[in-house]
Amino acid sequence: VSRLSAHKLASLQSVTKLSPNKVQSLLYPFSELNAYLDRSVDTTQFQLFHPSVEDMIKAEKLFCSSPSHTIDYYISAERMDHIPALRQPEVCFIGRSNVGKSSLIKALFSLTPEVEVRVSKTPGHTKKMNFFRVGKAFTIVDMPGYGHRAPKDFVDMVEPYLYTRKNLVRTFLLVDGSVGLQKADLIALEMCEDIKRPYVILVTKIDKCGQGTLLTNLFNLQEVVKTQTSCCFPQPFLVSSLRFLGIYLLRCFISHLTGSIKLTNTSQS
Ligand SMILES: Nc1nc2c(ncn2[C@@H]2O[C@H](COP(=O)(O)OP(=O)(O)OP(=O)(O)O)[C@@H](O)[C@H]2O)c(=O)[nH]1
Ligand SMILES: [Mg+2]
Repeated sequence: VSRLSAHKLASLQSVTKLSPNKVQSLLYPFSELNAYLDRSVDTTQFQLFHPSVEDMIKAEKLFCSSPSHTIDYYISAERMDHIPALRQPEVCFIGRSNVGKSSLIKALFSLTPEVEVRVSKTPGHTKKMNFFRVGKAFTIVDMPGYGHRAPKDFVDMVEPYLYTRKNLVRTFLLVDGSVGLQKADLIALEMCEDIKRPYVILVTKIDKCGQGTLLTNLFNLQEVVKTQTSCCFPQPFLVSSLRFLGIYLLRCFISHLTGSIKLTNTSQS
């Protein structure tokens, strides 16, 4: 998928011109996997947050910049005490180096290409905590990864942030869906459990492997979540920044978590 065609998928309006099947898998990526599953498999956990398209449209508006709702890069910080206190609810993205944190934030902000989010093939690219403001609604924080250069960076800046940041409403822990859970991911899960604040797992790069591999990795992950966690949201969110899968759903979930939209009654959460 070229950059241009990916950008064409940035908004729901452009998406709805596609075939219904394609729309379904872009908006609700789990539906594509669901088709492969036996009916006896309980999939409720995968669809706890299942908003309507109208709700996704509401959320999408928040990701569009306007004179009264500016979306911009705010600051970078190497240490917790370099970050000003903010009143807006905040969400942050953590995960191994190269798992796709910056790419995902870039995809979320694809409707405001003037907001520069830097991504790289080289692990360890993001070296500071980068704050992006979405009007007065919320702040999104891109973190350096662990695994490469870490734990030093991570222990010095990210952990204190996760423990003490007052306005942090949700942490998104990214795991690479094409390779499954790694040792470093399990350490991160444990850390999130120690912190005891709510977090959500995002499964990235779902375009990069076959459906069979993805399902195996996903069910393995679900087992770990079920047996070893208590602060983790039971629904993993599937995303591909490259193909825009799950981006609209994630925009809606972030808008919902930060209290920026009110879901219609038909949506569950
Ligand atoms: N196939 C595929 N590749 C992706 C996807 N998301 C990111 N990548 C690739 O993965 C590499 C790393 O992406 P980044 O977004 O910079 O990763 P990061 O987690 O921010 O990495 P650090 O900043 O080093 O911690 C880049 O080469 C991206 O193009 C995806 O959804 N699908
Ligand atoms: Mg990065």
